[in-house]
Amino acid sequence: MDQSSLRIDNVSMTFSLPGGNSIEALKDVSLGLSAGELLSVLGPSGCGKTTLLNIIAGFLAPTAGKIVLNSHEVTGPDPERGMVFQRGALFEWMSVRKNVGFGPAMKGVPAKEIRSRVDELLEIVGLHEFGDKAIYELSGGMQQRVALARCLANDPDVILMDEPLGALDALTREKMQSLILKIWKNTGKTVILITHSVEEALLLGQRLLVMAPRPGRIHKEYKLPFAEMGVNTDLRDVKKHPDYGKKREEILSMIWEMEEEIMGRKE
Ligand SMILES: Nc1ncnc2c1ncn2[C@@H]1O[C@H](COP(=O)(O)OP(=O)(O)OP(=O)(O)O)[C@@H](O)[C@H]1O
Repeated sequence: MDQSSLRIDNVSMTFSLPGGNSIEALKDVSLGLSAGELLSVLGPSGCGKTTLLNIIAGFLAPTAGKIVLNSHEVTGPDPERGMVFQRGALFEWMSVRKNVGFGPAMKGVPAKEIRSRVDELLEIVGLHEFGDKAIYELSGGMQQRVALARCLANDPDVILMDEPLGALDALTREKMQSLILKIWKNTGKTVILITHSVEEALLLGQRLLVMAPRPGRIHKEYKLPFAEMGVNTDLRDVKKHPDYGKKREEILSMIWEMEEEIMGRKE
């Protein structure tokens, strides 16, 4: 594996609960990602997706194992790992420009340099005419474009996304999926994206991880061609690929079975 790789090394996370009980949110999760890979993560509620992302982000320390990025161990948050949340992580009262330029401004990058970087990023995410608007004036889709641009402004090695499109309507979501693919291809960033949508995980995962709960673990991994296809092709056409439908059914049944088990309807 190359230098700029991400390694999840036997990571376990046990949460202690009041009353002496505990939850194994993750058990012995191991995975390696090369620079520039795009990974989507799916799984029933409670299988540890967000916990895993938070550990990679450095917001949580695992109870066992470690995360290694570019040959050093992750011990806390760092701009080398950027996060895009479902919503609510922007500064509502600030302009789009101020939000996107926030990271570089904190680092003391000169104003002129920030301005040109922000212009470039707003162009990439299709918001060049909205730089002076306040966040609360924008639609949900536009706000997620700002969140993406703000993350890119820090030039992270790894972009972590927790259900970034979960709050958007279907059409906006589809446009954003295309945008994420373009950004991934053009920037060469490593991207990890959590989603509850099987379709989205198929389209936005060069590699797709299905996780299982109790304890949270990797259940199955797929290597898929659809993300590469979607960079230059309409996503609706990608969905017509016969393999796409097959994989969709397979994964839906897999997750359905896990959920049945969780609900105790299956022996
Ligand atoms: N801070 C915490 N304290 C106690 N238990 C926690 C904590 N955070 C997560 N858990 C538990 O760990 C397990 C995994 O949670 P996590 O949020 O990572 O799952 P998820 O797959 O992201 O779920 P969802 O799809 O519903 O967002 C769940 O059983 C959850 O209740």
